Order: sequence, then C-alpha cells, then structure tokens
Amino acid sequence: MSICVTDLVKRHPGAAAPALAGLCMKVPTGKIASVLGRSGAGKTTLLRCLSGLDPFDGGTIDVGGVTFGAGAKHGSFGGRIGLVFQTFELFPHLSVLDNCTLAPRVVRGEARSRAEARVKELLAELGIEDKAKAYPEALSGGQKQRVAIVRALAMEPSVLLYDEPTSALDPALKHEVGRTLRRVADTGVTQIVVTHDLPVAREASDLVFVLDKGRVAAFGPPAEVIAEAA
Ligand SMILES: Nc1ncnc2c1ncn2[C@@H]1O[C@H](COP(=O)(O)OP(=O)(O)OP(=O)(O)O)[C@@H](O)[C@H]1O
Repeated sequence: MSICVTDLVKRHPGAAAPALAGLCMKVPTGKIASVLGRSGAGKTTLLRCLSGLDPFDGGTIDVGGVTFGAGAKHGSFGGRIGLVFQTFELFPHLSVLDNCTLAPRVVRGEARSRAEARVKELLAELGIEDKAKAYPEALSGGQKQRVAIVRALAMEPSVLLYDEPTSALDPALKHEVGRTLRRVADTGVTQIVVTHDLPVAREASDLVFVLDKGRVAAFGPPAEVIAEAA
C-alpha cells in the first residue's frame, strides 16, 4: 500500500518548536524510502507518529486510501504498519520460530500451525530457514536483524518502518541490509528507513527524504538527493 503524509504536525510537551512542522511525504506501494537528516530533525518523531506509538497534533496520514487525522487513536493502523526496532528486541528465551509466531498467535489468535507455516516461508524468503529452532544468542547481528524483520512481517503489514537498521551491525554486514530490504520490497511491502548511513540510503532506497526542522527539505532519487546533500 502507498503511504501519504500531509502537513504532519507534532509538538512534544514543553518543547519550544514543533518536532514535525507540516511534514509531507508520499511513498508508492512496494518502494523503499530512506529518511535522512541531522540529529533533532524529527526522524524518530516521524517514525513514532507513523507507527502509532505517539499521537500527532495536525495533518493526516493515509495508508492505502484509509486516512487518519490528528488525535485519532489509530494504533498501528489496524496492523497495516509494522516497526523494526533498532536493537531488534528479540525475546532471548524463545526460539526464532516462537519469537516470530508469538504476535500472530497472541494478538490475532491464530492457530500455531498456520502462524508457523507463514513464518517458515518468510524465514526462507530471507534465507534463514535453517535458524528456525535456534535461540537469539546463537545468531549473528545480520541474522538477528532478519529475524526481527520476519517477526514484523508475520503480522502481514503493508508498510514496514525501520529505525536505524544498520546501527547495531558490523560494517561488513551493512550491504546485506540493502539485499534484505529489496527481498521484502519484492513481496509488495512499502518500506520507510530512518538512517544516518548514506551508503545504505544510496544503495538500498528508491527514494530519499531529507528532513530539516520537522519538514522535508529535499527529496528524490538517492543519486540526486545524496549528491546534493554531500
Ligand atoms: N519526548 C520529547 N520531549 C520533548 N522534546 C522532544 C521529545 N522527543 C523529541 N523531542 C525534540 O523533538 C525534536 C526532534 O527529535 P527527534 O528525536 O525526532 O529527532 P531525530 O531526527 O530522530 O534525531 P536523532 O538523529 O538524534 O535521533 C528535537 O528537537 C528533540 O529535542
């Protein structure tokens, strides 16, 4: 599904200036968008508003034609939007399979066999089907990240958001992230990636948005925008 953000405003209590000050962005279905910007530009605030973790004060967010306005308790837009956390947040005492099937079983009441079948397919799509029975401590950073992505995909979101997906990874693994995002995009999921990592943004995304003071200061294909920003 496409995502369209119009005039998004978010004021944190006690802050002098709004963290988001009329931000607009549009990401077509199945595309990968990177969100860049200096510290304090509003990137994390945008992710939190999009994912439904925080309410916002003005503007609208449209996901696949369903529009939510300020103050709406949209949750994660009825599960349409998933979030992959920076530090993966896997449960150490659960196997990969149980980490990934927990939410479908508990939140959606799905039968274990159905959830496991879908998760095994997703693990295979991301090339880690042999890790289904492993525990997080036995995984590399890149494998943990792919498990975190499968866990989010297990809830069948249409849009997936990432907070700094390369920050916990060894530099040698960073190029793997681009490949993983591309595999997810091939399934039709729209992805928005907050990152400080210019090479990852350049290699992995279709579109780049540069935030400044809570607005989009520049956007376009990575080769154009990142060359200008450099
Ligand atoms: N809970 C909060 N209370 C008050 N102000 C906040 C809060 N969270 C963020 N801010 C302010 O909102 C602005 C945007 O912050 P945000 O964390 O979204 O920036 P960012 O682009 O993600 O920065 P970074 O790259 O450092 O993570 C900053 O001025 C920040 O100080």
